[in-house]
Amino acid sequence: MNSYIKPGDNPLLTEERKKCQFSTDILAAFYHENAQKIKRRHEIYQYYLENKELHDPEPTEFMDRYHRLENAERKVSLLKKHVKKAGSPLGLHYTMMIPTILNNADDEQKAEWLPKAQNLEFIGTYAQTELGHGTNLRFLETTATYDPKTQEFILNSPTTSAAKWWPGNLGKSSNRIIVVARLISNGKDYGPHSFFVPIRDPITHKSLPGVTVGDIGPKFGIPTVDNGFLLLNNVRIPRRNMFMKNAKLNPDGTYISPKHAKLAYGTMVYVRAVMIRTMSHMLGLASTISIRYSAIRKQGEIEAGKGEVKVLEYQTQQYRLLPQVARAWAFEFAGRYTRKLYAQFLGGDVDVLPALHGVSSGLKAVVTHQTAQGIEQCRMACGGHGYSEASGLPQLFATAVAGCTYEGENMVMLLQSARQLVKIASDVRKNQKPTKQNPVTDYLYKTSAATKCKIDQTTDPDPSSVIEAFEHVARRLTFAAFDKLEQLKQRGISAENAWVQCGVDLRRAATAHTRTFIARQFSNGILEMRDLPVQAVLKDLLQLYLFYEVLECDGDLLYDGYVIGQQIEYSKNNVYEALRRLRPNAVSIVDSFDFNDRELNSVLGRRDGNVYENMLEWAKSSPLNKHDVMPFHHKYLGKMMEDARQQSKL
Ligand SMILES: CCCCCCCCCCC/C=C/C(=O)SCCNC(=O)CCNC(=O)[C@H](O)C(C)(C)COP(=O)(O)OP(=O)(O)OC[C@H]1O[C@@H](n2cnc3c(N)ncnc32)[C@H](O)[C@@H]1OP(=O)(O)O
Ligand SMILES: Cc1cc2nc3c(=O)[nH]c(=O)nc-3n(C[C@H](O)[C@H](O)[C@H](O)COP(=O)(O)OP(=O)(O)OC[C@H]3O[C@@H](n4cnc5c(N)ncnc54)[C@H](O)[C@@H]3O)c2cc1C
Repeated sequence: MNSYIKPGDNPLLTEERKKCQFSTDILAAFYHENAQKIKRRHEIYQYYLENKELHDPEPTEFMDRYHRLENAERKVSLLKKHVKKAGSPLGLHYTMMIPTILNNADDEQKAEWLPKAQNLEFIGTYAQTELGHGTNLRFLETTATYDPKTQEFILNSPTTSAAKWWPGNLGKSSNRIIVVARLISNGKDYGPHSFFVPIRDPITHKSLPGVTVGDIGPKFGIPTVDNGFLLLNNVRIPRRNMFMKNAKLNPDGTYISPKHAKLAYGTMVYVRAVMIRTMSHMLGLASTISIRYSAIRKQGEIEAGKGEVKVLEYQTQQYRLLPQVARAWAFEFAGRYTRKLYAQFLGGDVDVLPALHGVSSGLKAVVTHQTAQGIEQCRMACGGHGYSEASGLPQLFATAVAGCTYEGENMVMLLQSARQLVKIASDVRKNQKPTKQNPVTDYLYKTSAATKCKIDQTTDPDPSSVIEAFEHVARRLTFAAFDKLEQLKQRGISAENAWVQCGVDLRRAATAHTRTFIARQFSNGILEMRDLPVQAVLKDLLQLYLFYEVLECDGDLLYDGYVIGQQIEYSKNNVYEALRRLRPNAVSIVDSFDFNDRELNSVLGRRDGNVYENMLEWAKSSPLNKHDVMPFHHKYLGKMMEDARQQSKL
């Protein structure tokens, strides 16, 4: 039933795979949405294996940034020949440039820019954040002043803090970019708008007059991406280079407002909606690496004299790793929802934007945070080898944790989600009904279905009792934060200051609300699976997810007596029971994520499980090992020891 078994694999992994109680093909197709996608993934991987020019000449972990970027550019340029969609020097082109054209360009602009972007005739990025401002877009300093005489915008960075800072692929790769700047026309400031701006010559790739651009230097991770800075000095662009699907500017400089004030932020909403799946994949990668490794790593005896056991036999190891698998699945279902909502928005339903913004902001924050935490758990669960770059886990963590910051710093995003909750609490206190159905927030209008939680000692529990418990917590925290806000306002504190004083409570309410949403999506999502053995595995994962989350918020559940201590004990037992049931299938479940060795990029997580011999091979690639004696040895340490020996002879 496990189709990942091959001759020559580590027998410890084969032993695991032979225990599989379900079809990995069916589970893999469900994770990647259908069997056709799995087939295509396998074809692409096979193609990659056969085309050596696409391989790295040495492990990239040993390359400096210069050679990493060169290697990445080489592969990307080759990839255009091989497949349409390529890797990191084009990351922002695909995730932000093309979506902005689709989302913010009018038909004529789209006709001009989209085919060229898709054909990679130019490479672009999204330059919004500045040295001095990222979160607070209203205070961006870059200006685009309209000159009706020439029908051009004049772009300027008036101060050092106005320098664009951070945009991925801005430093060296991009030549046509989106600049977010304050639109000034006829002396009036209309706030941030997006402009299509050439920054490098299309032939020589030299920066254009008035443009100062470069790489911002090494970061916590993602060394292959050339995040950049940009200063603009009286750079002129035609009027039609302002994105005009929503807001417009006439040739005489009169401004036409968009249908919704925040339509200009559509690209950020898009990225937040799609990055949920990317996070699920990253957590899936880390789980695959750590669970496969835990199945071949033996350490310690459980019963003296019976031999060492795989570290995966320890309950503590299972408790660290299997919840990460469950969360990867939960995030996948949550991401399907936000992508569907975004498609509705892109199809012209502007009214869906507040709901989409509400759910995607909270989700982006919770999912990136838990993904980064989960990857770090996986890394630590691999012991010393998890600390080596050979595991792939340090770089994976460094990439994932950036998601807590980009596309809106997480705390700020949770506070955006809380805005929506507070509005609902205000409606409820005024006995107002929802104006429009919203399956994500409608529960806030209801009182608790049961005054006491229904979790009991059954080991095959109904998910609805847990979801109701999460709803209870989210409702209580939302109304508590709302009431506190109102009390502060009644004491004469301004609404804005009251908001700041309730920040931590608002964040907690938004987190609890998001937990409820994810749990419901996971619970509904698995109903689509008809194959009974696969359904059984997904139910075990759901049980683990739900009761692990109960233990994460046990204080909030106990706070008002909604659950009692005994129910927390039942919840623990349900976690342990889920771990026990999942254990025999653990390797097969992560196999079903269907990540190939190129994607895993990890000696510990290889499909064949032949870890130790490949660790040795990997270490031999270290440039330090090109020399038996380092050329500078006798200058420093050698000399120091020689001097010490000479001295001791005196
Ligand atoms: C192999 C290599 C792998 C590499 C992997 C790495 C890939 C890296 C890709 C990274 C790409 C990263 C890109 C970026 O980071 S781009 C920059 C992103 N920047 C941000 O996200 C900035 C965050 N700030 C904001 O979004 C806003 O400024 C903020 C929401 C914080 C506030 O905006 P504003 O001040 O204008 O609004 P208010 O708070 O006053 O709210 C007014 C009302 O508007 C509503 N609102 C706000 N934003 C939106 C929106 N986007 N859509 C809909 N509605 C929105 C808000 O809720 C208020 O509504 P109410 O008044 O009704 O409450
Ligand atoms: C790897 C990476 C890639 C990036 N790529 C791009 C890109 O392609 N294009 C681009 O334009 N930008 C990009 N960025 C920039 C990114 O979008 C910003 O860093 C991000 O939006 C956060 O803004 P900031 O850095 O100004 O943080 P700040 O807003 O200064 O945050 C600092 C602290 O202040 C807190 N804070 C700020 N405002 C509030 C508030 N109102 N209420 C409560 N707390 C608050 C935050 O929670 C945080 O703790 C990237 C960043 C990184 C790390």
